[in-house]
Amino acid sequence: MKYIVGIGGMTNGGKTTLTNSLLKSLPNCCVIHQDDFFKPQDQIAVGEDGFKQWDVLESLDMEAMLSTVQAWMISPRKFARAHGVSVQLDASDTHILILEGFLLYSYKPLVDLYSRRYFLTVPYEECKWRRSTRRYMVPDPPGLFDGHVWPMYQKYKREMEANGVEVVYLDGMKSREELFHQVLEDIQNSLLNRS
Ligand SMILES: Nc1ncnc2c1ncn2[C@@H]1O[C@H](COP(=O)(O)OP(=O)(O)O)[C@@H](O)[C@H]1O
Ligand SMILES: NC(=O)c1ccc[n+]([C@@H]2O[C@H](COP(=O)(O)O)[C@@H](O)[C@H]2O)c1
Ligand SMILES: [Mg+2]
Repeated sequence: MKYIVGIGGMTNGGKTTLTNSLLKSLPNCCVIHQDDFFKPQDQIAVGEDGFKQWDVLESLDMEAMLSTVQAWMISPRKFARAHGVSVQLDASDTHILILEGFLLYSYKPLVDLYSRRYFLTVPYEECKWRRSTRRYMVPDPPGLFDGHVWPMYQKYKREMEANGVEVVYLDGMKSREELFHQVLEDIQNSLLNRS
């Protein structure tokens, strides 16, 4: 069985932290990070607001991300070997792929491939504070959060909801441990229901 999990939601919601914990506990589990598909800086548009538009779908090479997902779908075993993931040779033959990123549910060709879509959120103040402590490859210029990051987050979330994309909302204010156990248990239950 092939099972694709989305760990999506807002920037600094805790997606990468949760994903890294899940990876260690789920068997035959590979990961694809959406952040690895940002286009080079010189291809990022500058908006009328003067900010580089990092937080729009066009800043990501989603075709390349989709191809990577398709490579896993064709042969999860080969994909796992190529990415240094040890494959257990048990009878269940379940293969799990985690997609992790801030715009997972806004790209049409991917949206129906998920078995389960999680969406992490924290309140605005917490998100802004966590973001101020982060150092990205390209540092945030002053005003980027309120001028670009937050409005784009709201826009894509509104569109996702208007399109009826079903997600499981997760409260990113819970502790790392609580979130990990909640999602691990939910994935395990969902896998049992399918087998
Ligand atoms: N459950 C949590 N509670 C408090 N802080 C968290 C939690 N999960 C992650 N963090 C912290 O928040 C920041 C963003 O986490 P990260 O996993 O990188 O988020 P994302 O990938 O969604 O941007 C990091 O400093 C991380 O240590
Ligand atoms: N990885 C990069 O090259 C890069 C560059 C500039 C901004 N970012 C930021 O990364 C964020 C997405 O990553 P997180 O969800 O982990 O915060 C976006 O909000 C974007 O503004 C990433
Ligand atoms: Mg991250």
